[in-house]
Amino acid sequence: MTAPQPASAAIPDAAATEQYVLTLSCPDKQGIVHAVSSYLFMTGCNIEDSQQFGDHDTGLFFMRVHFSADATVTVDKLRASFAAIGEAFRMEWQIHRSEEKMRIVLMVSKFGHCLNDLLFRSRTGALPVEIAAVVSNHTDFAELVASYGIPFRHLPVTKDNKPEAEAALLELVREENVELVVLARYMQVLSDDLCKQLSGRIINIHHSFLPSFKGAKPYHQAHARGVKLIGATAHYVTADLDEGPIIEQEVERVGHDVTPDQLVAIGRDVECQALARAVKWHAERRILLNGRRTVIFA
Ligand SMILES: Nc1nc2c(c(=O)[nH]1)N[C@@H](CN(C=O)c1ccc(C(=O)N[C@@H](CCC(=O)O)C(=O)O)cc1)CN2
Repeated sequence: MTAPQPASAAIPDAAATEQYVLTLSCPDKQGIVHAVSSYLFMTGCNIEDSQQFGDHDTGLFFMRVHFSADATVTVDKLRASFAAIGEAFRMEWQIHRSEEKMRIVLMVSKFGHCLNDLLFRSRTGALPVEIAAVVSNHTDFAELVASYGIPFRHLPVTKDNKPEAEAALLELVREENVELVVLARYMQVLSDDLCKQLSGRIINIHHSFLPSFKGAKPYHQAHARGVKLIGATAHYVTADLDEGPIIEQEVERVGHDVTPDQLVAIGRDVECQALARAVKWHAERRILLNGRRTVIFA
């Protein structure tokens, strides 16, 4: 029996190809990798990188495939032709063009170190994102944001106007085709409804090594506990404060003599590192949600 032949067995010339990323999760069973790789082969695509994980606890299978195809293959054609495989294996799947930068919104309150870091990383190309706007409940960073030529939106929040402020954010997300909202030290608790509407699309940096020291003033909590390590945790935002799926964490050793203010200062770098890694992985579609946890194909 002769092997199935694709449209063209030759590996597409890198100059005339498009790069794509397929991500999927589904109930684990035999034949998933075979079905995906055969589909790509028969569609004339070339697999550049493939990672997969089968979770025995949840019985779920996760896969991320980076592949190339010649310019005649479009993302719409791929999505249309892959649908049958997705349905057959009950997959949750996405196919995206790798070159397309993810559009994001950054949100900040009074501490601007993570905002500053993400603006610079985006400007220098270290972060494959397009910052559509920066939103804040204060005006402290309007000038910094304007210096990058990025729209700044002041949305003050009071105990009476939170629904209106969140409605304005949602309108911005929709109008600007934003895929991800990044809370870069944004210090307002988001409503259950907003968390539900943007489930899996809001990343927060919490300034502690979760699950320790949830809530407000974690460095002061850590100081009172006499910790020898402080940390930062980037996580998806859910209605349960600081309980969302963890994406990345970073720690720093501290001595017995540090003050809370020194912890705040030391913590800035680990917060920036953890948040930047999380945003980059999300933008490169390397994170898959696995219940309350994440699978990271870094
Ligand atoms: N629904 C969620 N909202 C937010 C989350 C989350 O996980 N789920 N993470 C926080 C960030 N955060 C700690 O990292 C945090 C922010 C704010 C507060 C808080 O008590 N805020 C007060 C107002 C404080 C102020 O006005 O300065 C409040 O909202 O009433 C605790 C923890 C971001 N939001």
